[in-house]
Amino acid sequence: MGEKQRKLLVLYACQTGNALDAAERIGREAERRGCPASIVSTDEFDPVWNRYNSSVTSLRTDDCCHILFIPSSLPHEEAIVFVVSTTGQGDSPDSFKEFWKFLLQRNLGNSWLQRVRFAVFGLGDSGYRKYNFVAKKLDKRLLDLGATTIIEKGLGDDQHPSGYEATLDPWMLSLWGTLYQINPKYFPKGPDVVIPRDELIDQPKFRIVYHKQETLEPALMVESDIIERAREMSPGKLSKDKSKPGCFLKMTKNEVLTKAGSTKDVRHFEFQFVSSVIGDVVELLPSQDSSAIDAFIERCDLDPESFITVHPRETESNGSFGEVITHVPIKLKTFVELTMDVTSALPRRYFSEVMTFYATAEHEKARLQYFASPEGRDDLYNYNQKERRSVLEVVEDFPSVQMPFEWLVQLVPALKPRAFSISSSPLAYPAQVHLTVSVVSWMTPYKRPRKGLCSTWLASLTPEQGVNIPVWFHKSSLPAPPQSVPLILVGPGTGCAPFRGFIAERAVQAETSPTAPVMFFFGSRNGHRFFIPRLLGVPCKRRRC
Ligand SMILES: Cc1cc2nc3c(=O)[nH]c(=O)nc-3n(C[C@H](O)[C@H](O)[C@H](O)COP(=O)(O)O)c2cc1C
Repeated sequence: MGEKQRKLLVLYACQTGNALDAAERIGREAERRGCPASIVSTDEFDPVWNRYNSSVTSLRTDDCCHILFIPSSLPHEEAIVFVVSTTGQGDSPDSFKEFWKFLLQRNLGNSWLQRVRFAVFGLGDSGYRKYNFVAKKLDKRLLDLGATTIIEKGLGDDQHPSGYEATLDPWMLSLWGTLYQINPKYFPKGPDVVIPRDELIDQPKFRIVYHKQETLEPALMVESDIIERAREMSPGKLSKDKSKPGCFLKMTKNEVLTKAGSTKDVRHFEFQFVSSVIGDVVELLPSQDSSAIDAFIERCDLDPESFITVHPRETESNGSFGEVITHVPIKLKTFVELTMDVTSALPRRYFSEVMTFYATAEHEKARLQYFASPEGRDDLYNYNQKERRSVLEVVEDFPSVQMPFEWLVQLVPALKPRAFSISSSPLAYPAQVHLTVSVVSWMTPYKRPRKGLCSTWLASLTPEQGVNIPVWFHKSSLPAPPQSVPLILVGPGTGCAPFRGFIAERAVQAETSPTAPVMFFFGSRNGHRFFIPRLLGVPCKRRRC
């Protein structure tokens, strides 16, 4: 009997979606060459997965179960491609933090990954001092743990005219060639024999089931249930704990902090109730402009009132899609509104590749084919990424394209919650959350005005509207300091937001007991006299340096 077919594991960690896109592309290109691939986020890759495996020996004594602990499945993988981005100032994406902590454990030893071959592809921006820092340190740590490189790490750079794809394309070709040399079983027909794209187009990963309407309506009343249902069905790689909102906030104040005529628009928002801790982070699911949603639904010829469920399409090797999560139907329009970012996220390169297949007008097909070709890569990057074209704008630019909803569900980026540091103290403002938010707006290279989805939406709300805003809370990495510890706070503009909470908390504590002093150094591009006292909401001495 011959050796079994080789598989590839693609582990990715991303903050804003590029690494996921690159990981999916690597997985797709491997599968087009006949090598099955699993694409898994590092926070979904359970390093102790064997703990619950029934084949693992377990010793039962009375009512307690001792499980043989096998520390990680990593050492049992033969070939892993890591795709990781760098964020902040050389920081890991959130989804990488636990995984990295695990890898850093001293007791793992330098032969722990001796059977593993790996390749790292990093996404970064050479304009940052710590360029591709996460990919570099991961590469080094894997070597320290005894793993062997398949090929030298690839470093994608936002500064390149075609973005990270300029490096990814040649890097992948080298990866397939080297894997084939290591073991031809990765690509039984050779690394250059690819399934034509058109043959893959009739195989979206999802199928949509349409349900009869009348029996379903009453079941869809509770807002949090609707959100949970929609997000659980979304293929957008949302972690499970992000499905049901932690709670809803109601806005009680929307105040402009910046001077009239200022180039910036910074807002102070107050919301009613939650319990939270100072310095915590709140993630907030924005609403999309409803006229844009209507335009998208009409443009794509969808029935907004139909009731749907979304299911992974059954295939021979769809282990990576996971099982059907829910069968409870939801209105199509609600599903689009809550899960598909059609107004602010950028469609990826694969979106144009699939569009090429469905274009019926010759000139549109030719343009899309050019975009999909290596020669058109820079122009696609300019059209898409640099000009920040939304999904709605792209489908409107190619009116002959009629993509099936299954493909739209798969390819439209997921609507993600946006994270903000809480700028209030629960002691000073019980049952409230305050946010200090800069309303994001900028010009593209071709002078098209763009706006941040969430901050623009928040700025447009008034307390009278009584909108329920779904939110999730997270502990911050900034611990609440004990009141005996002196504080020196340094921060620019809205980066000071969490400090506002610390200062207000200290002010309340000082009313009843002695507290250590607080010094706050801030930077503000203009109008600090106006901005900072209003931001802080507590009296402070100002001194200019
Ligand atoms: C807020 C922010 C901070 C960043 N910090 C770094 C950095 O320190 N080093 C770096 O090489 N790239 C940095 N980048 C660039 C990203 O790594 C790059 O845009 C990447 O493609 C993002 O991938 P992701 O969408 O998978 O997170 C940063 C990008 C943003 C938006």
